[in-house]
Amino acid sequence: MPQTITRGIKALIDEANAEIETLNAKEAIEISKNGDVVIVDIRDPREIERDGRIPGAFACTRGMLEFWIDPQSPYAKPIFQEDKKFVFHCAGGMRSALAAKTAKDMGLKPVAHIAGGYAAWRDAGGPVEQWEPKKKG
Ligand SMILES: O=S(=O)([O-])[S-]
Repeated sequence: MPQTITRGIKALIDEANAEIETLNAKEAIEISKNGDVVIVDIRDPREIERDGRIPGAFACTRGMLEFWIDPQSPYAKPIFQEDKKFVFHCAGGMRSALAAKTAKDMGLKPVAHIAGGYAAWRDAGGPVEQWEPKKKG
């Protein structure tokens, strides 16, 4: 029997967007100039390599999000203990809504995400740069 998905991505994203702060790209570009803001890029490394990144953004794949935020986790990242505003982005603004909601639910604050994601940031004239993974060996 096929599965019945009772809460799809639209519902999840709508719920997240109802609870979190959403910045448009121009607002995000402005706020990123503030030293108290961390831009968190939750795209996969392949996307970052292919499309570039926001200079200075902290890369945290969505898969590690909870484990890097929780100070009790063996994988905790000190940046998430800082007294900063965390602005999440993905490629188009959907995954970042879910990530920001999860981060907020965990107690991280303040958090926001960028409507339209990296594409909107780039189209609004936000700074971007190419990125290549470090070669091993
Ligand atoms: O990056 S995304 O909005 O396509 S999930």
